[in-house]
Amino acid sequence: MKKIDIKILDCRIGDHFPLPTYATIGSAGLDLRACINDTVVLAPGKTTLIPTGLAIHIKDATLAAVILPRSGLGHKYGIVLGNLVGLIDSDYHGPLMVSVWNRGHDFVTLKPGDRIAQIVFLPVIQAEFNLVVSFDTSERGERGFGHSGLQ
Ligand SMILES: O=c1ccn([C@H]2C[C@H](O)[C@@H](COP(=O)(O)OP(=O)(O)OP(=O)(O)O)O2)c(=O)[nH]1
Ligand SMILES: [Mg+2]
Repeated sequence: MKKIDIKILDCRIGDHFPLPTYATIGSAGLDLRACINDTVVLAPGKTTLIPTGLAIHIKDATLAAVILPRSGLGHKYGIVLGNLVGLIDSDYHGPLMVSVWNRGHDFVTLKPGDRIAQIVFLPVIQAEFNLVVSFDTSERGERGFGHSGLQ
């Protein structure tokens, strides 16, 4: 298991709210909690930035983290992310924030400590561009955007 430096920015973490942990042996994501003082009521269509009370510093440029919606919240309540996916750079060590978007049709209440999103650590390859005037031939070539049909 890879060690990632984490800082607690809100003293309720580790006390009232547990540090993020994998729910099962096979979990890919760690749930992030809304580290808010009061309930937040999010009107349909609105987006708000919610602190997690945590900061991480990945440090290793071959890794990044992504913040993803929780399936249940997204599917049942329309609670997804204002940025669709949050990307956490390996050299970022500021507060971990979650942009919460109510894309549903009903008001949604977020309570302090609610698990609002999940974070996943992923390998990253940094690419260096090799400037060319023509590409090698390939099976697909320039065909894309549904060229192969539906069935
Ligand atoms: O959901 C998110 C997305 C990003 N970040 C932090 C970590 C990330 O490393 C930094 C910058 O994110 P990004 O590069 O996606 O945003 P930007 O709009 O390009 O900002 P910048 O100009 O600071 O790179 O913001 C979060 O805390 N939560
Ligand atoms: Mg950026």
